[in-house]
Amino acid sequence: MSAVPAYLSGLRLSGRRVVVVGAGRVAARRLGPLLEAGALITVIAPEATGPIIELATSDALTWLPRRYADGDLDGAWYVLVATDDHDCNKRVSVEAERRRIFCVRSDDRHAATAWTPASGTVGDVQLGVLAGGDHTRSRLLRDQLLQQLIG
Ligand SMILES: C[C@@]1(CC(=O)O)c2cc3[nH]c(cc4nc(cc5[nH]c(cc(n2)[C@H]1CCC(=O)O)[C@@](C)(CC(=O)O)[C@@H]5CCC(=O)O)C(CC(=O)O)=C4CCC(=O)O)c(CCC(=O)O)c3CC(=O)O
Ligand SMILES: NC(=O)C1=CN([C@@H]2O[C@H](COP(=O)(O)OP(=O)(O)OC[C@H]3O[C@@H](n4cnc5c(N)ncnc54)[C@H](O)[C@@H]3O)[C@@H](O)[C@H]2O)C=CC1
Repeated sequence: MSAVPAYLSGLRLSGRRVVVVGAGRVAARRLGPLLEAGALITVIAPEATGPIIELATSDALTWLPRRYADGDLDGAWYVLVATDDHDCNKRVSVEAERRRIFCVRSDDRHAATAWTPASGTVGDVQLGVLAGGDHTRSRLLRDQLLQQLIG
């Protein structure tokens, strides 16, 4: 896995714009914690899963039902790209890098400037585990740590 460790940080995204490109299974999994953090979310994707469409209908987020286009990262503090189109993922992460916006690139951990930890919450404690890009390991450790915290 990665030889250089990531720098752990807790992003306080309340009221800040976050752009999510792609609205499939991976994007859906990550939207919950972003919404809980109060981020102002714009989702861009021609097709979205049912739960994402419902969130858009209830104005919890904005869904732009189209492909990613230049300029879509305007005003974003954080970007998450999770499409099944490798070229699109690359375009988004290159644009984010140019604009110095941290970007989770879901199909290529080496090209990403941010990684999503395996996370959990116990009361007012938030737990996040990174394992150098090894999501299987971070998930397992998160589950074990949560068990210990719950007692
Ligand atoms: C680097 C990172 C960057 C990032 O995406 O943020 C990354 C990268 C990649 N994941 C891939 C695949 C899968 N990842 C999962 C699951 C999780 N992945 C998560 C985090 C991270 N994944 C970051 C590392 C953090 C760390 O250090 O541990 C978790 C912890 C957090 C979350 O997603 O919320 C979450 C568990 C959540 C939970 O259980 O709660 C599953 C299982 C599933 O989806 O059901 C699969 C499919 C099965 C398989 O392939 O094994 C691929 C190949 C994609 C391809 O084939 O194209 C890449 C690309 C690459 O490794 O280069
Ligand atoms: N990091 C992680 O945890 C994981 C990453 N992956 C990677 O993430 C990718 C996405 O996985 P899923 O969510 O399961 O895919 P999915 O097929 O459920 O969803 C893909 C989404 O991308 C959208 N899309 C396609 N082209 C687009 C474009 N040009 N502009 C904007 N949106 C576009 C589609 O409309 C759809 O909403 C996979 O191809 C894989 O490479 C997969 C599993 C876990």
